Amino acid sequence: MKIGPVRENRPAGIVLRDLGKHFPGAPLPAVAGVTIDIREGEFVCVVGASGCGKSTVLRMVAGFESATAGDVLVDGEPVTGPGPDRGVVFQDYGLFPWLTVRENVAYGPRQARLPRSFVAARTAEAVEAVGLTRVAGSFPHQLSGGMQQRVAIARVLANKPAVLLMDEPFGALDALTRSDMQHELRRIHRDAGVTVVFVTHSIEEAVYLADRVVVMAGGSAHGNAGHVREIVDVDLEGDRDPTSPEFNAIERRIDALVHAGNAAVA
Ligand SMILES: Nc1ncnc2c1ncn2[C@@H]1O[C@H](COP(=O)(O)OP(=O)(O)OP(=O)(O)O)[C@@H](O)[C@H]1O
Repeated sequence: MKIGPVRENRPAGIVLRDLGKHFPGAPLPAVAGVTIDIREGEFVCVVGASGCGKSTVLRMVAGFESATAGDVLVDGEPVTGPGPDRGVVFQDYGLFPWLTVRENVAYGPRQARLPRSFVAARTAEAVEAVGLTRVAGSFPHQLSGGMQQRVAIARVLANKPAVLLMDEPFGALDALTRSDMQHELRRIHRDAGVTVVFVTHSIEEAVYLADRVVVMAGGSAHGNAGHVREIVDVDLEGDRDPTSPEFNAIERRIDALVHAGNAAVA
């Protein structure tokens, strides 16, 4: 189902320019000097050891944290707070337990005071996009973890975001469900016309999903601010096979970058 007049979303570019965050009272900035230019419609994963500032960067793009240095621009506009152009999905699904799947997904469009017929159409489209039409009348507790995470994604898609920000969204899922969700997310990214920034601890997940992988390093455990160590292009054609030598070569390269320098502080 396509919705003519209200289908206004298009993917946005994201510019991080010398971005930094120094939490009050902390001896060091959590992150510093983060410069990344993300293209419209690109899928970028962010990896790195615990504490290097991945979530902090994502939260600054979401507008949940303000930057203490540098800028975040989304579609050329400085981010000054959260907004409906940026949908955020966390590991915990954050669904309203007293609402059905359909009502959870309709929540955003209703808040935006769209006409009823648009709310219904957007909701149906988003529910269909994540393959939950059959269970649209169910409540979250009646669904598996993977299905609940689909609802969380549909809820964000119903707002027609230009950017999808995901922080370890599949971290709590079992391995099989996780790989199903990765596959689905690649399809959703292709179909929905969004730019995706996805934080993960799994290098395999990053190589499976991303056009580029941002490798972060540092953090207070290392006596410095979290920063970008390198940005790696994932130049794999077509369907990605995690068992292929090309896939493994990129995985090994990123793994080496993630772990480089850590031995010195162990
Ligand atoms: N609200 C906050 N107040 C103070 N310090 C914070 C706050 N949020 C994060 N930090 C600190 O900032 C640093 C980076 O944290 P962040 O959660 O961004 O790292 P991360 O790479 O996402 O870690 P993980 O992989 O463990 O989730 C850490 O030292 C953390 O303690």
